[in-house]
Amino acid sequence: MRQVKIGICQMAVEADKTTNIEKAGAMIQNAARNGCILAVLPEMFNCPYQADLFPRYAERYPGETAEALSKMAASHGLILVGGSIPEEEAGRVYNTSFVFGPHGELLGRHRKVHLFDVAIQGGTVFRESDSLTAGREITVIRTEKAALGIGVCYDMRFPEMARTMVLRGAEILIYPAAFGPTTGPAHWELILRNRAVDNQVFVIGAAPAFNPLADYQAYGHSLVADPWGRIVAEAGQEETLLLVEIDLDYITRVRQELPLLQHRHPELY
Ligand SMILES: O=C(O)CCC(=O)C(=O)O
Repeated sequence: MRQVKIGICQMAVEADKTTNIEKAGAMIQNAARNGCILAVLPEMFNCPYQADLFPRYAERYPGETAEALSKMAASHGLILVGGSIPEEEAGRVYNTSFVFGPHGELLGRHRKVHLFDVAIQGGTVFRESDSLTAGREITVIRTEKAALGIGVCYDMRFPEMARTMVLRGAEILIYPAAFGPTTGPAHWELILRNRAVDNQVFVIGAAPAFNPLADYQAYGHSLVADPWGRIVAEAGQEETLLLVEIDLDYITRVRQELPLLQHRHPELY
C-alpha cells in the first residue's frame, strides 16, 4: 500500500493578497493536523482571477507568496502544490504553480502552457494572453511520496499534455484551476475523469470556492478522480478543506487488469 493523504484547500479568494496567503496558511495547517502529506491550493489563490490584475499582483521569485508557501511546507513537513500565482520574470508575467517539499525546498514550478483565451456566447469571455505569457515546459516532479504531473486549469483540456506527463512517470496529475459558471457545470467533472481514465492515474482538480463578491464566479467542486475514472472525493461550491486518502498501488492494479497504455499504437498516431 502506498497511501497518500491529501488536503485540497478550496478557498474563497479575496481582493487582499495578505488575507489570501493567511487563509491558505490556516487551511494548510488544518490539512497537516488531519495527517495530510500533500496539500494543494487553487489557481491564482493570492489574486482575484482578473487578467488586468495579474501584473499588479505579480511577484518575482522568491517573493512574498513563494516565501510564505516555502515556510508553510517546512513547518508542517508536507509537500505543497502552491496553486498558482502571477509570477514576473524579465518583464513577463506567467501563471505559475510553485511546488515545495517538506523542508521548504523548491521542488519545481509549472508555468501554465495553454492560456485561456475564449469568447463563449452568453457566457465566459476571458483573454489571459492580454496580460500573461505562456510557459514552454511540461512539468513532472518526483517527490519521495509520488511523481506529480502539474498543469494549470485550461492545461487540463489538452490530453496530449496529460499523456506526456504520464509517459514521463506522473502518478498524480494535479491541476490548480478556476473554472467558471459556463464551462464548470458542462466540462469540469468530465475532463478530470477523462484524464484519469485515459491515463490510469489519479487526477486532482483544486478550485477556489464560489465567492459572491468576486468579479469572476468560481465553480468550486474540487475533486479527485481515481485510475478507474471514479470520483473519490468532491467538494460543493463553498469554502472547504477536501480531505482524501488514495493508494498509489491501485494504479498498478488497474493497469494490470486493463493494460491500456501497453495497447497504444503510437506509430499510427
Ligand atoms: O477551460 C475552462 O473552461 C476554464 C479554464 C480557466 O478558467 C482557466 O484556464 O483559468
